[in-house]
Amino acid sequence: MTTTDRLPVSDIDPFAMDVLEDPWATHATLRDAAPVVYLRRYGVYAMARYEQVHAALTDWQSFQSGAGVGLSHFGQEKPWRPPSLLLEADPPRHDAPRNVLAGIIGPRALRGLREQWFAEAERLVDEVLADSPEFDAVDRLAEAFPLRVFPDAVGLPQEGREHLLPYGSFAFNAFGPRNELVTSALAEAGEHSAWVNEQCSRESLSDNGFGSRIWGAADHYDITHEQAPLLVRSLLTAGVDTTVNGIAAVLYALATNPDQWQRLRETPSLARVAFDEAVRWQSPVQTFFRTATADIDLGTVVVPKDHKILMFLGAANRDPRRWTDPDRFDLARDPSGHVGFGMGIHQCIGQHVARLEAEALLTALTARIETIELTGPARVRCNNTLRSWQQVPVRIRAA
Ligand code: HEM
Ligand SMILES: C=Cc1ccc(C(=O)O)cc1
Repeated sequence: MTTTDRLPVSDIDPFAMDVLEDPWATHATLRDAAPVVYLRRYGVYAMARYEQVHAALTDWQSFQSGAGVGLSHFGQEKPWRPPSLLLEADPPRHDAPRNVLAGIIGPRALRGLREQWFAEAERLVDEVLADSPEFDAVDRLAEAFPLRVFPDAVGLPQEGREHLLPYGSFAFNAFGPRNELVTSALAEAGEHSAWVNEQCSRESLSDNGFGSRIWGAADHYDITHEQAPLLVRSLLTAGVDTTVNGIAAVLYALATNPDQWQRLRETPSLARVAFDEAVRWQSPVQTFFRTATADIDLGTVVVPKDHKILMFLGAANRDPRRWTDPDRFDLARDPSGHVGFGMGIHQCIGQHVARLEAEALLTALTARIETIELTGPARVRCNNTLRSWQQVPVRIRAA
């Protein structure tokens, strides 16, 4: 780390495979270096402390999303796909799409799904219990459950759903630099993208799902018919890989902290706290960028207009300046205020969907399983943005 006129400069590459595999030490180095560190390799300004990340997330006027929330600046490079009307838009363009989705996937809108998703979770756990007591929790639970309930809730046809995970994985890699994670997936990205775009059309979507309700909002002039498919695309991009890895994170957390698993079994109503504590502890979405709308004076540093700021959500969620014993997964903690779902006007609109999925699965598991423990090393799947789990091998004992 060198300091040029008080701006610490670092040659750290946060998108290097070894850092993506195990980011925590690099996060600590960045937090301890300064409130803002210049990453020379990418020419971006990094924030890893909770205070600065929270401030940037809640100041959309200075830290815009409209130039893209990845490394690429949409004013300088053509985006790989038409920008999202939520994630990659600022007010006022952001407002109507946000309000429409809030009405369709917000907590009240999900009440009708609770019973069905709880029953589906019980069915899935009974199937898993009927097989071997040793299995990969990513394959049998973290991927299986969201893929059982979410595509149906959106109203997707059965055919082609295998495109969803690789599409999301590519989209999340594409927020980072054009490294091997992007180039190695380019060949089939077009096919996944074509299928996803096809599902966003009105005729692809079954009645009364999230997708058809988005088209219904266009019929009521809450958004335009041109915007409707892009809102459906937002659900398909953000709605699968995130919950898969959020659920993988909470299963990994519980399988490696048996005392916390027992605490959850004694008090199953802690399921939502357990999920949010896992989202804080692992941060399935590790980073996002913003772009300076003007020179931003941060006291020690001025971020020049049009420069990118890299916000380390995962580092902020483990900042000892904000959290007590931050590296510990602890159900006694109140994880409120974590930035794992972001904060401010872009805070995750799908967080209630994610929480309901996790609550349904954890409730089914705590009722049916006495113990769950790791039987071998868990394996991470490197991704430029996601903390993604390849494998979490577990052994369970039925209750
Ligand atoms: C564990 C699961 C999830 C995590 C960790 C997560 C994380 C995030 C984060 C960090 C943001 C803020 C992005 C920013 O500030 O630039 C966000 C926004 C968003 N999320 Fe989620 N998400 C999850 C699940 C979902 C689901 C299930 C959906 C859809 C059903 C979804 C849809 C969205 C959308 C549309 C936005 C953009 C909101 C806006 O810009 O106004 N997410 N999510
Ligand atoms: C949190 C990730 C995320 C990814 C894509 C979109 C979108 O395409 O709108 C939104 C959120």
